[in-house]
Amino acid sequence: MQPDANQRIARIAAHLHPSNLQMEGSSGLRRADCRAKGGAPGFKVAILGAAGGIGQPLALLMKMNPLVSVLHLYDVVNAPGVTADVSHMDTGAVVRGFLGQPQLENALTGMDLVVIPAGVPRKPGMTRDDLFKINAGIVKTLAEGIAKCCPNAIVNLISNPVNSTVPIAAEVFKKAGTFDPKRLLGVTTLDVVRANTFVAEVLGVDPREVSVPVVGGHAGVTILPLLSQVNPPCSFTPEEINTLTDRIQNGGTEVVEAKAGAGSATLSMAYAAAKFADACLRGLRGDAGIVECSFVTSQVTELPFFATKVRLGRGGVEEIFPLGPLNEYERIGLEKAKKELAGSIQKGVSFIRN
Ligand SMILES: NC(=O)C1=CN([C@@H]2O[C@H](COP(=O)(O)OP(=O)(O)OC[C@H]3O[C@@H](n4cnc5c(N)ncnc54)[C@H](O)[C@@H]3O)[C@@H](O)[C@H]2O)C=CC1
Ligand SMILES: O=C([O-])CC(=O)C(=O)O
Repeated sequence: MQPDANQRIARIAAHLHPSNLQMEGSSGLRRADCRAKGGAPGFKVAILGAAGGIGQPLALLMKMNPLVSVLHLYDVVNAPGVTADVSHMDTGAVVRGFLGQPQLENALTGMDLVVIPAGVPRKPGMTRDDLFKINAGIVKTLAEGIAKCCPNAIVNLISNPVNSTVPIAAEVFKKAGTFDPKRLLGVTTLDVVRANTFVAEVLGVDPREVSVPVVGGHAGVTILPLLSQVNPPCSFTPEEINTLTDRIQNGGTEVVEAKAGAGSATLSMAYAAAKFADACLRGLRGDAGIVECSFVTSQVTELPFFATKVRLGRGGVEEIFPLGPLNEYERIGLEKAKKELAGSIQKGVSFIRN
């Protein structure tokens, strides 16, 4: 049934509020729910840190994703502006903004997928671990909110240092009694995206035709590209292997230095995060054969967390693939990666336990 003229005018007037923020009990919330009901079926997705360098383009890309019916944009600053802006896109998802800690619970309630790019980025000269001091606390707070308000949501964790923030979130969920290892995924897609790009450059082919598994973690030597397992199969000279491995491991630093103090990768990261979130949503929908690399709870090595290829499905991580055959160069790289990863994981665990 068509809404009558008064209802239509009220709807348009409500939209004139610049923030389009959804306060509890406001007509805005009822309006958005009403549209959500009338709109296409899909998943409810929240972005925490949505006003940031990654968050904004990620919000844009998720608003374009036809699998998303409701998009919640949460940040401690500027959420109203980003929400008003993105909400004008003529795509299906209903967009709601949430500003500051008092609105975190509303932002999270009912979500199927929560993507977290909240936290400070690197400046030249810093390691990802230098971000631990600030980002560990941010991730802890957000994970506590998820445990309380949407314990069954899939979580895509982007905030650095991923090698420690994923263990932090896991410990928070364990403490709350909600931990499901299949639903907590550290986002390492940017390493794969870079590896595909750099390998394609060397091979002189379209990067969309290349698939490079990248395992381990998401910092320096813990980023381990398996160049012996590139698809389609190909071979490299020892010099190419050294150069490619080094560039993939230091891709983040390459961007941090080029931005010269203005932050780290945001656009390529938003692309990678949107790609990974889409894979998670397709898995949730029940699509078959969705395989991505991700830093997850794992028994592939003796470490409690490790990035490998995983198969995504209705429950999140449905299957974790083994490393496959490694050459001597990769075996040495694996030992270095594990050594550093062990410390970073322990640091995250201790942050919550001690
Ligand atoms: N996993 C990966 O491959 C990558 C991870 N990153 C990491 O992503 C994070 C974000 O990077 P950018 O977007 O460039 O930083 P940014 O500083 O541009 O944005 C971060 C956003 O988080 C928000 N924020 C801070 N505290 C918050 C809280 N308690 N709750 C909600 N939001 C909060 C800020 O207000 C800001 O809008 C950094 O830690 C960075 O190192 C960056 C690139 C790649
Ligand atoms: O390098 C950084 O700090 C941001 C990041 O994780 C990446 O670009 O891979």
